Amino acid sequence: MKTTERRPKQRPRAGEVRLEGQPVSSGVAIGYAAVAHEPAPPPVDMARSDCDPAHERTRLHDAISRSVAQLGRLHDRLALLPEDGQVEIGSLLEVYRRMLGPSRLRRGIEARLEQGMLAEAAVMQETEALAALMLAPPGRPAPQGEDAVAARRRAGEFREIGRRLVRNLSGTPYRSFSALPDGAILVAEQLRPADAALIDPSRIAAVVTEEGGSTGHTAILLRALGIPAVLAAHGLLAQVGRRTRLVVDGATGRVIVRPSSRTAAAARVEVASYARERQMLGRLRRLPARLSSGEVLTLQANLEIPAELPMVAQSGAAGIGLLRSEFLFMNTDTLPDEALQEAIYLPLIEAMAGDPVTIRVVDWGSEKNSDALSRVGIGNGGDANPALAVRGIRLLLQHRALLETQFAAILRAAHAGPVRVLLPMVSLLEELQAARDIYARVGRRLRRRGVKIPDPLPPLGIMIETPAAALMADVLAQEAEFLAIGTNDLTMYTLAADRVATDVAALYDPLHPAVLRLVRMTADAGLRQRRPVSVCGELASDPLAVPLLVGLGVRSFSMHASAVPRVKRAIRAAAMDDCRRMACRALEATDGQEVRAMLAQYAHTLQHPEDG
Ligand SMILES: C=C(OP(=O)(O)O)C(=O)O
Repeated sequence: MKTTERRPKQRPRAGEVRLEGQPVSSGVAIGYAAVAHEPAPPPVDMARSDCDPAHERTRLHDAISRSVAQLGRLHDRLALLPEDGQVEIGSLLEVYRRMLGPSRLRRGIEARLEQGMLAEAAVMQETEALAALMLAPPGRPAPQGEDAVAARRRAGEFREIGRRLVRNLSGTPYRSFSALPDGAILVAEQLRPADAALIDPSRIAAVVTEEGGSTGHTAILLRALGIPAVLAAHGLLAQVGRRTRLVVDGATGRVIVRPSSRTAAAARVEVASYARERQMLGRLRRLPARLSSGEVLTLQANLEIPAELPMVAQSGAAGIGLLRSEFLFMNTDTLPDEALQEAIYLPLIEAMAGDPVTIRVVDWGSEKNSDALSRVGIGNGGDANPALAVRGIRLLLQHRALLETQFAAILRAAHAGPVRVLLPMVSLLEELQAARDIYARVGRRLRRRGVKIPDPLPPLGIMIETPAAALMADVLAQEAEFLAIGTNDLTMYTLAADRVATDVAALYDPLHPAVLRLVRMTADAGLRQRRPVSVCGELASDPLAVPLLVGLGVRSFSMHASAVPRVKRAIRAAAMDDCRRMACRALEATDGQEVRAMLAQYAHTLQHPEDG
């Protein structure tokens, strides 16, 4: 948590005030504010260059030891966190611990000490320089899309470890949350991930901060802890004093300061209904994804990073429908070799205990970029239209060693449980054929070497994410063993609207009948060729859309683990006849709005057996 020393000395105004922040973790809470302050470290003389390097080195090493011990104590607390919080904070602590070890950061700080700098100044300058390097790598375009999010997170990690070292160098204490009253709403200027890990979710009703964003570690951790939270509620601290009453809605980002009695009463109703909803979603975990008319569907989880695995187990998902293997190439300067990849796939497959794991070989290009791949000259090469350039399977077929390594690692791990292998961005039959040949060759090579791999090889399928692939799905399905519809990219390519560009966001509509017609064609092709068809784009996590996709012929869905219970609830209330009727109407609709209105109307009529 950052110091609140610069807080404006305004007196909180009387009367209800409504603020908007970033919704980070859903849930409604009503309670009294507990404003968390923290003493600021003393100012640092950044200009000094006459310090004794040996003395400053000793101070630095002491501060590092203290930081390592603090992180160790935090690590000991992990067992008290829910499972997904344990994973999030555990991997973050590991990042911090590595930074404090023989790292580039440490070498950089020590080099600055040799120039006579004060240890605090050396730490601040070096962590800031590394953060800036993450955000704007020299000689390369600034990171975009998911890379920009990862870069911001990494920059935040450097700054955070810098703040910890400076605090320990100056002996400035931290603030603990143990003294906060039960049921308080924690209010702070900013909350560090390590602070968030100290929060006891059974005692803190909600968290609101002035700064922060929805994609950082703190946000992820608050979600994992299940604490309603709103970050970046600007103007909050000027409004809130000791024991100011607040209503926080973590789903909308709304914060109401000093709610009127009417607002407070409405909030209490929402708090109670939210608690009921959570209970109901928890119960759904063990129930089958069965339509009210009896047909059973498959709901699986998408996995971006292995740390999400416990969430998959908690969600009740029947396996992993899409493992995006891009994480292997992120935040690293070196390409992951066969052994490293195998070591990562193996525990994932084992953890699924017999449920299938679909591993998509790396989908680089478009808005995604990787340091490790750029280093060996593989990237999108600054194309004017990277989404239409060399990406996905095109890139892998140009750099076959990459594909061979990944196939071999997957095949080596495949003895641990059912696996499927997925090719990204296929638009031509010959791409599938070329990849299949390589797959078979890698299999033969491993067998010759005596490596135990499944016989026959695990199914090899393709993503349907270009209009060409959807239109040719009947041809592709003769050779692909399964089809996975990526509605994110399929929408982008069908409507010619970039999925990450805000100025065409209004055109990007996965419920547009043009996209739905391609989904229907793909589902029909799968049915004719007896190939399983799933949807693994974001549309699969929309409870409103899934009954429509069922009507279009899809029987398997893969989504973020947190969406599984809500989608299951929607499925259990829907009947196949209604799904089919909606599909017919949607295919005849003129735009996505018409489809959405129809789905909303249908959702209104549904009776949910679990809501009791
Ligand atoms: C699942 C998909 O792939 P990506 O990882 O590009 O979102 C998709 O495009 O829907």
